[in-house]
Amino acid sequence: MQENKVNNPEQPQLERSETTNATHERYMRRCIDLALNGREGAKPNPMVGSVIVVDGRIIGEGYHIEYGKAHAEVNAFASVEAKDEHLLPKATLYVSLEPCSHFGKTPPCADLIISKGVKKVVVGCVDPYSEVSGRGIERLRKAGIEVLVGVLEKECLFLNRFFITLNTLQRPYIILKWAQTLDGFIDCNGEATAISIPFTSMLVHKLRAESDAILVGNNTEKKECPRLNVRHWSGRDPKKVVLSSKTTIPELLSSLHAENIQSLMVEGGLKTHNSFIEADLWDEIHIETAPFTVGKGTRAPQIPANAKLIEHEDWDGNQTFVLVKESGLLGK
Ligand SMILES: NC(=O)C1=CN([C@@H]2O[C@H](COP(=O)(O)OP(=O)(O)OC[C@H]3O[C@@H](n4cnc5c(N)ncnc54)[C@H](OP(=O)(O)O)[C@@H]3O)[C@@H](O)[C@H]2O)C=CC1
Ligand SMILES: Nc1c(N[C@@H]2O[C@H](COP(=O)(O)O)[C@@H](O)[C@H]2O)[nH]c(=O)[nH]c1=O
Ligand SMILES: [Zn+2]
Repeated sequence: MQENKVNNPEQPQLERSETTNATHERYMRRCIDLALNGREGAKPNPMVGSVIVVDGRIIGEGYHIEYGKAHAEVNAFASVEAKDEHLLPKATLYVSLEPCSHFGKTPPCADLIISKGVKKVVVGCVDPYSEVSGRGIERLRKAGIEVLVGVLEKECLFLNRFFITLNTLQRPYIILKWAQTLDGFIDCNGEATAISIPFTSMLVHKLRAESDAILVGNNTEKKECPRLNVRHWSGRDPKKVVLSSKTTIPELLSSLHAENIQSLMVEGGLKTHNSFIEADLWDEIHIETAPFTVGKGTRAPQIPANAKLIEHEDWDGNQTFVLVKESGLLGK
């Protein structure tokens, strides 16, 4: 007969009071999922999610819904039912981004957390925003709250890569995007050609909706007069920018930074992509490949050596690839 391991006194007992890493990650993942609901509304603020946990039960959760309105932690506390309020001194609050410590559009979340008297706070990543940048964590610790930092840190940084890039590199997050034929051309003998299928066009428009600005080179502008708007998805149209020899890329990026533009989608053509690649001014590359050949045309750009593939999908024969910079802020 099999030994009953559960009641075997020789077996080490699982320490119930110590929360494991996997448990922390489970709640942090929930914070990230919640945060993503703020994709449209939170801008230009970062997306943030928060959950409040007592003895393995979520008693409150929230996210930053709208710019200028309540932060994730405020909404999480507001969702706690009156009957559970007395549990807060035993609670762990999870939050995907360091709680704020400054008076912005709303009062500091660090102060709210202290006044609510939770036992522990688990933070996904430090907020690089200069007004916060470690001060929120410091304030919680000074108040005697145990703070654990860096659970699913990479994922939490990736979630707010646009906001973080603007605040650390003083330029928008740059996504290069092109569509190419199977034999590696971005047009057909110099003429614009449809490479995407309806489904992948929809994905392109989704990416446009998520970008604050969109850029093409002067040749593409003159040849195609592209609309570069959001027609096959819902959301805001990005600001259209044309790159020409009237300006340089660094000048353009600093003027976009001054306008608080957090993300720039570059749609080509070849000379434009190559300029960004040669200057190492890119963070992410999206490539679509169609299953047909054209024989001649404008060559697709060379993928830079420091690009790392993170996503590959097949959509009825058209393939999409997402790459990030290996040595970049987030590609490590
Ligand atoms: N399949 C796809 O995804 C796409 C395909 N295309 C295709 O690509 C072709 C055009 O590509 P290509 O001929 O390479 O031209 P581009 O569209 O890249 O435009 C090149 C022009 O952009 C300006 N420019 C580029 N780099 C810089 C820089 N570093 N500083 C300042 N200005 C700069 C210059 O403008 P100036 O004239 O002022 O010197 C340059 O002549 C078209 O046939 C188009 O249909 C275009 C986009 C996407
Ligand atoms: N032909 C092609 C692309 N071409 C890009 O889209 C621009 C046109 O945008 P719009 O005027 O809004 O339709 C064009 O200037 C070029 O940058 N993109 C793709 O994803 N797939 C395609 O097959
Ligand atoms: Zn806050």
